[in-house]
Amino acid sequence: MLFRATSFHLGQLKAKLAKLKRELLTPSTGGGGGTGVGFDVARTGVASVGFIGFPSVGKSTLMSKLTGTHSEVADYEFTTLTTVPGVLTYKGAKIQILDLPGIIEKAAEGKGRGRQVIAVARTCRLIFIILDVLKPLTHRAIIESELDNFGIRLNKEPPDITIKRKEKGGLNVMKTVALTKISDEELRAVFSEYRINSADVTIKFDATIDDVIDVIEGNRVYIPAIYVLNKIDQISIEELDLIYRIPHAVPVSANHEWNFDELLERMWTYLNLTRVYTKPKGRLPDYDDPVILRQDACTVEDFCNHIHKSIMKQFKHAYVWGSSVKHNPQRVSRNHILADEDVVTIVKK
Ligand SMILES: Nc1nc2c(ncn2[C@@H]2O[C@H](COP(=O)(O)OP(=O)(O)OP(=O)(O)O)[C@@H](O)[C@H]2O)c(=O)[nH]1
Ligand SMILES: [K+]
Ligand SMILES: [Mg+2]
Repeated sequence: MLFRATSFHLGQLKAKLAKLKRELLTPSTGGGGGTGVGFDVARTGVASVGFIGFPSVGKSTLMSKLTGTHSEVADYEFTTLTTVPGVLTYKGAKIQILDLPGIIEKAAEGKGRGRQVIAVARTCRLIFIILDVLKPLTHRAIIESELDNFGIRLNKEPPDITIKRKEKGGLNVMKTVALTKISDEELRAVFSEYRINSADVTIKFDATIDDVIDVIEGNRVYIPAIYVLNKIDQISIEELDLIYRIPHAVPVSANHEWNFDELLERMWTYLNLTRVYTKPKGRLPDYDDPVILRQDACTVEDFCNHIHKSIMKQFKHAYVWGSSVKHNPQRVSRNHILADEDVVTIVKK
């Protein structure tokens, strides 16, 4: 007899699959995956960019050209066997670049050094997925699925779903929009598979069941990614036209240093950093040496702590010029959120 999966069964299976994949995130002893030696690299700069790609797509070539740091380049696969760090300075910000060994299919399960490589990627602010334009574009899907298996979600916001578990009261699902991609049975199946019998669930967007599972599982990371399409010196102008339409993609030639300007500008946009200039009282702002803050920590207090830990003890208020304020200058308190290229004067007690 033909068996057709109901949405209850589908939900249940998806939850079971997610639980199975979780085991990948907990490194087991034994099995493949190498020793991890050399993967603990000192972090410098305000943010790290990790290079992920199949072997010989040109990761080390690109990293060497961008940073001036030597990383072995050769025409055989797995030339790079460990993390090779370099630093580049862009708009006054020191960005760490991590050249990594190539990964292959089933990397997340420990093939090659895949597990260590992806573990490094999980800690990066931005991922460059390097692709060879001469190779099939299916490589992109393989890499994405390997990262996905490791709980990395690319170019995606964390799902706007909250789940408050309770002792009793059953499952209460609040939807602020119509859910077109999830059925009630599927939701029930997932929560029952996770043995969550009572909870207040709020879903604030047209989520998929995978989004719900991600929130229940909880250990996901949401990282922006740029697809760096390398070796464009080997293709035709017509082909170049086509690949330019791929979202989040930047075509380059690492060998010839083509289109690095666009790549760096895109990197800057995706890193979403905030430059803040210091203006000592009665003097001109120091435009050469901005304080670089991350978007998730760019209050006046973050700015002060960045200059010196002791400043906040004497902090009275600050004056700000720039797009974060209505009047120039405007007096603000420690909680004020700064914007890119603001100028700040700190007034002490
Ligand atoms: N035609 C062309 N070849 C390139 C380009 N960039 C890199 N290559 C060549 O591609 C080969 C592999 O380059 P690598 O930089 O070693 O590649 P990788 O991704 O670091 O390789 P693994 O470390 O082995 O994973 C070398 O022969 C490079 O010269 C490019 O822009 N154009
Ligand atoms: K290589
Ligand atoms: Mg390499």
